[in-house]
Amino acid sequence: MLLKDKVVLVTGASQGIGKAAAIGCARHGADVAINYHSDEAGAADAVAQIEALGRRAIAVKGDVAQVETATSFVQAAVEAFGKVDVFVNNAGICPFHAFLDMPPEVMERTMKVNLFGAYYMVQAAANQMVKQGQGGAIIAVSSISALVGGGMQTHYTPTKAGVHSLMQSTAIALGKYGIRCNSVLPGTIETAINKEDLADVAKREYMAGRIPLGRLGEPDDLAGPIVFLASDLAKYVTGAALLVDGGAFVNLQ
Ligand SMILES: NC(=O)C1=CN([C@@H]2O[C@H](COP(=O)(O)OP(=O)(O)OC[C@H]3O[C@@H](n4cnc5c(N)ncnc54)[C@H](OP(=O)(O)O)[C@@H]3O)[C@@H](O)[C@H]2O)C=CC1
Ligand SMILES: C[C@H](O)[C@@H]1OC(=O)[C@H](O)[C@@H]1O
Repeated sequence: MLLKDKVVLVTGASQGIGKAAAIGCARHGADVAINYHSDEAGAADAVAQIEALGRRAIAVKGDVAQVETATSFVQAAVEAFGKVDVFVNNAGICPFHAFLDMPPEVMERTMKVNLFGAYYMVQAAANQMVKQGQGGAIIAVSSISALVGGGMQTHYTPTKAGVHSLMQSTAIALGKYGIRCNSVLPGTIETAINKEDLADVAKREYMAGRIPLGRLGEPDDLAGPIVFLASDLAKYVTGAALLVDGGAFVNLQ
């Protein structure tokens, strides 16, 4: 039990990586507040799975692109559980699109959800942790795409580099409060975000073929690294970025 009686908040936890992270934290003894945007059934299922593990859970609907969602999510968690120990910034979108004719609204929505949303959420969680005076852990779900490009992701990869950079800067800003800030950098994990993209058999085989461990990732592959960074096992780790990509990044030849 690495997170016994900790309170963990996870954004975008109605499905995919966020849901796996929320359940993974509950498995290690945490009570969990999840944020979601539209998937009511997925959010209810996450809550049910956490409660089945004997832990408490709430689901709070909200669009992270709206500034006020951040403070209302943190407030709802504090009302339910009394504190915030760990914050996982996960919510994100990746609407694949070519560069030369990128619609401004797609570009701006991606920035607002992935980067602005992360900024305000992390700020709200950090303010609560500072008020409590007991430190805390913040983990951002960045991406291998913070380090390498994607021709159909020119609006997305800068947000992931931005989130990675945000954790480096907040590690400095919040270190004096005992708040650690780190990011995980997933490779290609099979979720709804890339279902359409990976439906192309040639693309899927190409992506899987780049991975030394021989398979695409599953959401649960992120749960362990997130629990680790959230826990006291990582008590001297801050400003770090952990690739969770089956070795894809280092595979040049
Ligand atoms: N899958 C992959 O290969 C990789 C994913 N990532 C990152 O992981 C994170 C999770 O992605 P993944 O699990 O794959 O994707 P999914 O599409 O499976 O899940 C995305 C989650 O984010 C939520 N979400 C989307 N928009 C908003 C919003 N505006 N406000 C609040 N919640 C929102 C969704 O809520 P709802 O369903 O309720 O609308 C859902 O819970 C993203 O930040 C992504 O960039 C990073 C590297 C690789
Ligand atoms: C959605 C993509 O499949 C996924 O997102 C990322 O951040 C990874 O780099 C993959 O491209």
